[in-house]
Amino acid sequence: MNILEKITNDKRTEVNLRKQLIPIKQLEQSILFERNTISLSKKLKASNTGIIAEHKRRSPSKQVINHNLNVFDVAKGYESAGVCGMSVLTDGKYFGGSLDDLLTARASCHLPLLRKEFIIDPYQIIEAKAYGADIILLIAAILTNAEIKQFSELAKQLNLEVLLEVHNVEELHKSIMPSLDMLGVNNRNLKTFEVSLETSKKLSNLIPEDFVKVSESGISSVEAIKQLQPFGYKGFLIGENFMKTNNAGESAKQFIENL
Ligand SMILES: O=P(O)(O)OC[C@@H](O)[C@@H](O)c1c[nH]c2ccccc12
Repeated sequence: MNILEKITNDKRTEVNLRKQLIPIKQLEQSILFERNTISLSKKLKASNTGIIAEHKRRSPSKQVINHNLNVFDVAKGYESAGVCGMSVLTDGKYFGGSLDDLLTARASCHLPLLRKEFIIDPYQIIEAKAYGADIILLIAAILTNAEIKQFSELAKQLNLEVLLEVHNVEELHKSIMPSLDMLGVNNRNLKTFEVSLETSKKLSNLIPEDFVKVSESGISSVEAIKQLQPFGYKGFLIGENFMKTNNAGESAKQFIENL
């Protein structure tokens, strides 16, 4: 079993437990459930930097990144750095995140917030809305075409935007549909953890113009962004490069100043 299969198996177990603890009806009564969401795709289109900064404590590929920062400071720091949006890892077992991190980020800033999660069940999309997200991530590698359609349409009904993540041509072809807002190319292979910016370059011209293009993972320099912009990328998802420092917000600020 590869790591992605392991993560999704565990996720199914986790979601089934969560459903028993907090029924959907209860999530729908969260104060955050009825709120105006903030568009990330619009911000990216209007920006000439396009940074989406991530809160990530650890990962299966890097083990520990940083356990000493708190979400409150990180969210505030990213916001004053001038990022376009923030991504919050909510997976606990493999990334050390939680829905509480998302809630804290929501309370700390007015940035568009992406729930970074392995979504395999509509329940998690209701959760995303109830805990303060504006955007959900859907990962093509773990979903069928029918699931991508069902999940993205549910997200749209809830006024959430959808970032669909692909890593190769097959995933891209099976995923293109009008209910998506942004198409993310993950430079990291989630099965082997190999990272290459070439992945974004190779897939860029296969992504229809109507989607905002986002390049994800392994971005650690301004030069990388300069290389990707001519391929039409408007969004750049950066985690480790900011989170490995002792002040993620400050590090994002300096990065953006050099762009
Ligand atoms: O820390 P990096 O290399 O800058 O990567 C951030 C982000 O792209 C990465 O965390 C990510 C991209 N897609 C994912 C799917 C699940 C978990 C994590 C991810």
